[in-house]
Amino acid sequence: MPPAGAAGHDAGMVTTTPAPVVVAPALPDGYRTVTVPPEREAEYREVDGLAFAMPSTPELEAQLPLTVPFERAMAVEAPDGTLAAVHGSYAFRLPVPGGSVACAGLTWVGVRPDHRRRGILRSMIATHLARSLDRGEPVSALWAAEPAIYGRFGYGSAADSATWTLPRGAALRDVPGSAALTVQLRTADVERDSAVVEAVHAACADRPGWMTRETDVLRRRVFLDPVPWRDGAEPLRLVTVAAPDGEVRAYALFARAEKWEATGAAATVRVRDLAARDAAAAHRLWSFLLDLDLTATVRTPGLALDDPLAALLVDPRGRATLADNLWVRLLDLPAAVAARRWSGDVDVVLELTDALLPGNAGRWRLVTGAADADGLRDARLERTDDRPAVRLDVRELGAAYLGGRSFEAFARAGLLTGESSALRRLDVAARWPVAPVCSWVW
Ligand SMILES: CC(=O)SCCNC(=O)CCNC(=O)[C@H](O)C(C)(C)COP(=O)(O)OP(=O)(O)OC[C@H]1O[C@@H](n2cnc3c(N)ncnc32)[C@H](O)[C@@H]1OP(=O)(O)O
Repeated sequence: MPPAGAAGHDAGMVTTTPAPVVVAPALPDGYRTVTVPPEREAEYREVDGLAFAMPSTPELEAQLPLTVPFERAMAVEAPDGTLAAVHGSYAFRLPVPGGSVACAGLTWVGVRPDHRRRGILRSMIATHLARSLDRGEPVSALWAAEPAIYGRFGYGSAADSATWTLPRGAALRDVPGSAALTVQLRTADVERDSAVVEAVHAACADRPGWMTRETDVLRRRVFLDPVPWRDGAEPLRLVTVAAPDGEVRAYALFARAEKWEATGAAATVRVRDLAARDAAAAHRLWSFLLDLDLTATVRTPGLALDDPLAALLVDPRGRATLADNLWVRLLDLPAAVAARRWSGDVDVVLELTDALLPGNAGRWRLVTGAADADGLRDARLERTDDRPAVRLDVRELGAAYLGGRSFEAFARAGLLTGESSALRRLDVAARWPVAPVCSWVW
């Protein structure tokens, strides 16, 4: 493991305290943390295959590139020299309220079933946090395979998403301009279509959490469509929505799963990935997807709770399933606070706990600066001995970081304590009008 917290963070990030040192638990006797050179790719993949019970054939493996860069791939070696566990991360920029921050996107976490529950994950998390800090990444984020795993490591559930299951023909409220847009359907082709898809997707990154796919391998993964993954559906299709001048304003990658019942055709439209740059394009896109011949049901991917679809549906009742979306872990607190904008004026002393990064624990003053023309402010976090008005764990601070959680709600749930006026001001400052979401699972 490299030295924890030795280096500072990105140029331009201002901090008044050294980066914190991670509490790193010992691995079981004989186990050791190792980097993963390209020669060990097959072993690395094998561990994740065993941990996730992934179907695997040589043909499938050949189609699935390793998405984690080797310099960010880590493993734990068992005493016999085989790999017992792996993890890795992506170098993302995480959109946050009014800006973005360098973020280590934790992924590929897997401990072989014959080595589990002896503290290897706990050790890998310490490695990940230390390496992230060392690279100057003030924040880490992840998708949790199971929601019960990561809270203990200071990750907070920062966003939810809604997956909609809609009947064909579900009515939408009107949006002016929708009818003037044109729709084009084709079989998805990564070489031809990736650039237009990513351009529309990236144009929507003014939403906190909306991670863009910044490497070629991640952009290609969105289009991956091996036959064993299709589960009875057609090949991946792409629908684009274009303005009269030809500019693509929205897209969806989807596939229909054919089904016939006694009453007739009843295929399901499974939407994998989509983005829309404006309301008219979103309306046109959904109007198309909701009215495909021979289909009965449309299933969306996880959408932001305030996605335009939720507002446009005439009858949304009982049709959405909620799930946790991004989990966020703050590592370098002053840098994380400085990286986002704040919606109101606050000057509050926080008393923080952080079991894995005890250097983060203690009293901090969160204070905002002057408002700009939009009423938005910068903020800074500085050490203080003053009496705290709010006591909380880094998990709740991470959960609220993207502007989609309420400190007062956490207090009502007994997850933190604070004076009600301080909580109110903190909430006004931290909340953001656009709900956070990450649109794809990495
Ligand atoms: C970001 C991602 O990549 S998410 C992917 C996570 N990976 C998977 O789900 C694949 C299948 N599962 C596994 O590989 C492993 O069982 C892991 C990674 C979940 C856990 O690894 P282990 O080495 O067994 O965990 P470890 O022994 O370090 O446990 C650490 C703590 O987490 C808890 N824990 C571990 N797994 C789970 C779980 N699935 N649910 C709830 N708690 C868990 C342990 O009880 C322990 O708690 P404690 O420290 O409070 O006593």
